[in-house]
Amino acid sequence: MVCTYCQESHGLAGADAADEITLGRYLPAIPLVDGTRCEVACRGMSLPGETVIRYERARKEYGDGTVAVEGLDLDVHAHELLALVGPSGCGKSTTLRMANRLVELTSGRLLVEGADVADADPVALRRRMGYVIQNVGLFPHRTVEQNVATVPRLLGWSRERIRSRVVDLLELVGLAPDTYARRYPHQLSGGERQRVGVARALAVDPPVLLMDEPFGAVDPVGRRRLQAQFGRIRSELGTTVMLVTHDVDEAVRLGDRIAVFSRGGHLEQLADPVSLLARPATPMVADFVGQGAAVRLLGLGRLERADVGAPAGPAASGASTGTSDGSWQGGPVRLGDPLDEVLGALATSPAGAVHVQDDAGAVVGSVTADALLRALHRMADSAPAGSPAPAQPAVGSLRP
Ligand SMILES: Nc1ncnc2c1ncn2[C@@H]1O[C@H](COP(=O)(O)OP(=O)(O)OP(=O)(O)O)[C@@H](O)[C@H]1O
Repeated sequence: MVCTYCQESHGLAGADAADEITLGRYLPAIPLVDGTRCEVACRGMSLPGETVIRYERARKEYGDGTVAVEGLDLDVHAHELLALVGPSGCGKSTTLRMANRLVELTSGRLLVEGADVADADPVALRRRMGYVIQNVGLFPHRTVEQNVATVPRLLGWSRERIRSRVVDLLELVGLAPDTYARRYPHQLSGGERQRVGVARALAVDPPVLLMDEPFGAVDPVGRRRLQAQFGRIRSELGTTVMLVTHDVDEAVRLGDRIAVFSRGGHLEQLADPVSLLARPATPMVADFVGQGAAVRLLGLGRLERADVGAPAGPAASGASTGTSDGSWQGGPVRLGDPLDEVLGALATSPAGAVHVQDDAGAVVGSVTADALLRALHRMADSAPAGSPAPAQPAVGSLRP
């Protein structure tokens, strides 16, 4: 079978090809009228950069007259993770839930893969979109295995196929199947329940995943681990994700783009994380991401050779940390290390500088706090053109 979009042949033929399609790797609810897009390069029906979900003047007024979202225009691109952030009550969840018709638009349009959701069967629509919420909503009287198998069973998959899919998914989210498959939700920690929620949402490999505070109930350390794991899973699967979160750090860590909302579902800024942190478009955004924006930016940057100064102090011997006088005990760090780790090493160096090594372990120079400032400004200056001018430059106050 040759993919009609990328023209690659992926060796699928006859029954295998049909099986791949029914596996849900192609959007099962969309007839393959214009041929089939391959899973490898053209997952689902959308190529990277194409619009998967489009809000056009979307408006939601609830029955009591509350206007949660007013005239929202927003595109979600294939394969991206778009994080929605903003103060409580600004319309993030309403926006998310419009996409799978848990909330119906009052006016405007919402298109998924170019088709108006108002014309879609809500049940079929929801099977194509995984949905993960804070308290997961697992079925309490069903085991982990049965919970994860919910949609595959509805789709009539065979028992063996369901079993093997469940095992794959539990391994994917880091829950050993032998230990967890037969447990009930009340026998799991909060973090384990959230993992099951993610596994269940991924069960039929949906091209779109809607997540509303998915890691909200997990402690900060577990949350960080889950975020890292989820980031890895997502890049493996290429799923398009809309993620609602209160946590700007989570948005910055996971998001390809971040949408900052203010009250009434008003879109204040839509930008990649570096642009958002370095060039907040409005005072509201600056205020929202402001505290700690520079430190968050550091977490997104890597130490480059241009940041490194001449070796100073006892460098020649500096393949290891520290010397007898203790003056170089921070570090060493390596080229390519995240800048927040470099900051951590600097913080523990009484000399105010740490040695930098290349991949082979040779000392190539040293860095100081000034180098970090230069790196911050390099990142801010390289934020893609087109970001609105800064209302209040996040790193401006750090200029030497
Ligand atoms: N069913 C409802 N009936 C009436 N008003 C509602 C309903 N659901 C939400 N709202 C209101 O709509 C507005 C937006 O709510 P929404 O839940 O979308 O915001 P949010 O940004 O997700 O909030 P949070 O961050 O607190 O979860 C709020 O003023 C909320 O009170």
